[in-house]
Amino acid sequence: MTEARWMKEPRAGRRRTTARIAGVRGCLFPDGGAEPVAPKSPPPARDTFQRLSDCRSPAMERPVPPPLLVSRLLVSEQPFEVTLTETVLCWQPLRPKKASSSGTGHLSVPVCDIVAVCETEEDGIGKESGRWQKMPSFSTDLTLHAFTVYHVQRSKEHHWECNEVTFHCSDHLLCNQWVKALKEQLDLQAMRPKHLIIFINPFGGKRLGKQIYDDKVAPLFQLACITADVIVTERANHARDHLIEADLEKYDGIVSVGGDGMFSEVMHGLISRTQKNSGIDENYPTAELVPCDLRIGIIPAGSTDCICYATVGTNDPITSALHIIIGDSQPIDVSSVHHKHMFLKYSVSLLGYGFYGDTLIDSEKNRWMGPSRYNFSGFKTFLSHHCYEGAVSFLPATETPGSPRDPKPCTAGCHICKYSGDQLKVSQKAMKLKCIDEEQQQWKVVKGKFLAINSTNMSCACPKSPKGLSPAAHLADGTIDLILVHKCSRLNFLRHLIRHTNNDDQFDHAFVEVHRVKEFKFTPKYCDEEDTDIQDVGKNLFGQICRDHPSCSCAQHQSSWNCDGEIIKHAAIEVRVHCQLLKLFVRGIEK
Ligand SMILES: CCCCCCCCCCCCC/C=C/[C@@H](O)[C@H](CO)NC(=O)CCCCCCCCCCCCCCC
Ligand SMILES: Nc1ncnc2c1ncn2[C@@H]1O[C@H](COP(=O)(O)OP(=O)(O)OP(=O)(O)O)[C@@H](O)[C@H]1O
Ligand SMILES: [Ca+2]
Repeated sequence: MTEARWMKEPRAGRRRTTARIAGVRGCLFPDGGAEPVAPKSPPPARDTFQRLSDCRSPAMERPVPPPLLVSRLLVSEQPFEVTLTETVLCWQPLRPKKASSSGTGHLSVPVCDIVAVCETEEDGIGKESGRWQKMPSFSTDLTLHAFTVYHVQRSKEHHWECNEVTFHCSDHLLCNQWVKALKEQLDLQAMRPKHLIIFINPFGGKRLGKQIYDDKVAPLFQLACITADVIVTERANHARDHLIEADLEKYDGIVSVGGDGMFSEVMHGLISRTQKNSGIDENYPTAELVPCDLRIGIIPAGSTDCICYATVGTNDPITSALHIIIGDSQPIDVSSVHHKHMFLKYSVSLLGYGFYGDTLIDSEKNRWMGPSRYNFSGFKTFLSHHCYEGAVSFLPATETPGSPRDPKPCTAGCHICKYSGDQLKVSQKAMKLKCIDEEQQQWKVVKGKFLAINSTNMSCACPKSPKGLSPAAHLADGTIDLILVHKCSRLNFLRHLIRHTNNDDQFDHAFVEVHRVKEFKFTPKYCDEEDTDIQDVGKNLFGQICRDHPSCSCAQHQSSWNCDGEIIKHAAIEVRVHCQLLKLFVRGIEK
């Protein structure tokens, strides 16, 4: 028996999957009581590769675990049979013809996608503001009890939203039982962070970092009961310096609100701190670096946001906040950059000499222009058409499956990253036992005049280049893609650049070569007077260094390296990739 009741619509804000929610006396199974909740021991913490298989719809291949709780509750004015198992919450209409307005007969949310559960006290008048609506009820009791489940909802192109669905019943005990059971399941999600340290760069990108955090991220963290120590940076390297000294034991993760440069600061602080704690000397180029325990989350608020885009598939702050909340974890490779046995920087996305180095140098003079400084400087650099002579020596990644020309990109749960990452670690240990000569034989050298030398640890996808500089690069396979763009005409270089923005193969040009490598070195033909030993190396590589080479149209000056958006002063560098040194609160690009 249903009677008409009036109730206010919920406040606008987070999206409701089921817009209007009705109250109903809880009908319990099998005889009016809820199904028993069996006590469970917490599952061990699992990484992305294991967790992804748990997060799929229950209709997929995994066997359905036994229910923890089953009740008849009302959702969107319709009675549903609601079932909770260890892995999924689902609600099935008891009157299929009047199923949800979307026409879906069976709705479900994996437990790993649930953000929060809250008891929603609503009486006949309604606590929340909004317009009045007529609603039915099976009960004459004016006090209704409801609980709301907030969960991840996938929307367009890798975007995630936080949706909510409210379940009503008039039995307070039943409501409590559901809230308790759901919260117990959330507590078992061992990878979720509880306490974070958050750094906000107020000057990155369009200077919206603080606003983005306050308006979009903080309310979600609050909903998910995540507490945070928030530091709005006051100067460059504030975050890095803080991380090197601070007590990090109490945190479950670090969040960078800003762009690639801000992430780079946070990453440097964390990696250096980890090496310092382990007594590792970062200046030693072949040191086996110790992987970092804490995960880093990125809330994109920069100009390029390449690291976020290439690991999530979009640069949306809400999506990134949700990945942090549900505790995603994805390892990533990190390259270390040295100059003459002196540590310079780490890189996770692009190390670019020539075109991207010159663009960055020019763009730093125009920071006031915001993100459009890159287009302006990129255009100027394109017109200048400088090329640089030098030698690139590299160690090909022969043990790793996959090549930079693969048609398939790295995606969430990537098997190449999972397996080749493990194999690579083993083979790296074995390599150390081989004699140096044998190792030296594998090195290859390419000499020439280059418009750009790009080394990518990941695809480097970003809004300007949705597939990235190296579309098939892997996040965690322990390799880098080395892209050499030889001197060519402006028109050909433009053709190559345009291919960064569409689906055409940017490596399918005679003047472009690409290699998957583990290490590389660059020696410029012309170097600073102070780099006398580099000049010696140069003499070996190029013969007698000639400062007035008559046939060379290249200017005899150097470019700089663009290291994840930061400038490296030295041109002569040695780069080595460290497989899976860092972990991010992401899962890679979902298929
Ligand atoms: C005709 C259109 C060609 C468009 C080509 C677009 C290619 C864009 C590729 C972007 C790759 C970004 C890799 C990530 C680098 C980050 O670690 C770093 C820090 O955030 N960002 C940059 O260095 C920022 C680098 C931004 C570089 C922008 C370059 C824009 C070039 C414009 C050339 C126009 C020529 C037009 C001639 C008529
Ligand atoms: N309070 C601050 N004042 C000045 N500079 C800062 C401050 N906090 C951080 N920085 C520096 O600002 C630089 C750029 O920041 P960020 O990466 O956030 O923005 P962006 O350069 O616009 O974006 P992208 O790197 O994505 O292109 C970083 O190198 C960082 O070290
Ligand atoms: Ca890689």
